[in-house]
Amino acid sequence: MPPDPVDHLLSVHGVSVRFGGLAALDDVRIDVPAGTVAGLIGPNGAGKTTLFNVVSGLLRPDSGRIEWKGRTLRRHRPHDLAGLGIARTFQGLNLFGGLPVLDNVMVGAERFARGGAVSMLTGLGAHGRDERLMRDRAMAVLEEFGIAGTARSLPGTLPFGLQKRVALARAVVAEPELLLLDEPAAGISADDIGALAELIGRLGERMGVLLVEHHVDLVMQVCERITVLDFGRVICAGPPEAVRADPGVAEAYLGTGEEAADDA
Ligand SMILES: Nc1ncnc2c1ncn2[C@@H]1O[C@H](COP(=O)(O)OP(=O)(O)OP(=O)(O)O)[C@@H](O)[C@H]1O
Repeated sequence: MPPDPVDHLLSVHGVSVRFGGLAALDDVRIDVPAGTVAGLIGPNGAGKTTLFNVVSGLLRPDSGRIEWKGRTLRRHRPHDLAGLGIARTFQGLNLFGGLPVLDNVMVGAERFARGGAVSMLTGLGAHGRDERLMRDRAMAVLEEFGIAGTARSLPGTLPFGLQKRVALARAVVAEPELLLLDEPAAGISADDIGALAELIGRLGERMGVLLVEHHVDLVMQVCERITVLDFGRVICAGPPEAVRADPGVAEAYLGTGEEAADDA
């Protein structure tokens, strides 16, 4: 039975993207229901980043459409995401090197600023109240993420794993309805993967998460449903057990020398 689209926060319907003669995405369908962690995996060049860029409004699909809470998004741009209730992290961390961790996270909390950007910039009106509110929100998330002790540090002075946590905190502080996570495990030590899995699982209880990740073991652990891309096409979609058992998935990974799905 086809899924009821209204049950889904995000639905990617038949999206295709071509770069010249190359089909980076070919008729891709993915749904992310509220309160679930959905995974998107695939070997290098499979189209994962392209799909994220289409969902984020960085790239227009040649065909197909993106639906957000039952409504088609038309010509949305990355700066529209926060207003829609969508946050994303980037493979590059995009942190402000000259600002302490707390201020970096406060940037993500801007939507709690009732006086708006003008008030923040001019120091007039609701500025003081807004800043306190944003600071409290940011501090609460740093505490939840176990990194409150880094609040006054500059990001560049922290180990990479902690910097990734700061970037995640900045995405989460506005309490988005959907979190797009682009390779959160990249560069993280094996010891920290368990803690990251636990954190993503916890976030998935209060927001939808779409997780793009090379670390198949992490994806298998935290995702309720996984979509596998290969050469721009969905080759498998289902719960982790089904993906693990699918011979086409193992074959796609074995062909690239990457981590095979049955390693997980
Ligand atoms: N701007 C672009 N111009 C031309 N080709 C592109 C462009 N962006 C991506 N591609 C190609 O589209 C295909 C899909 O790339 P994409 O980056 O989406 O894959 P990916 O699954 O994210 O790969 P990785 O895991 O290595 O990040 C690749 O063949 C890539 O070379």
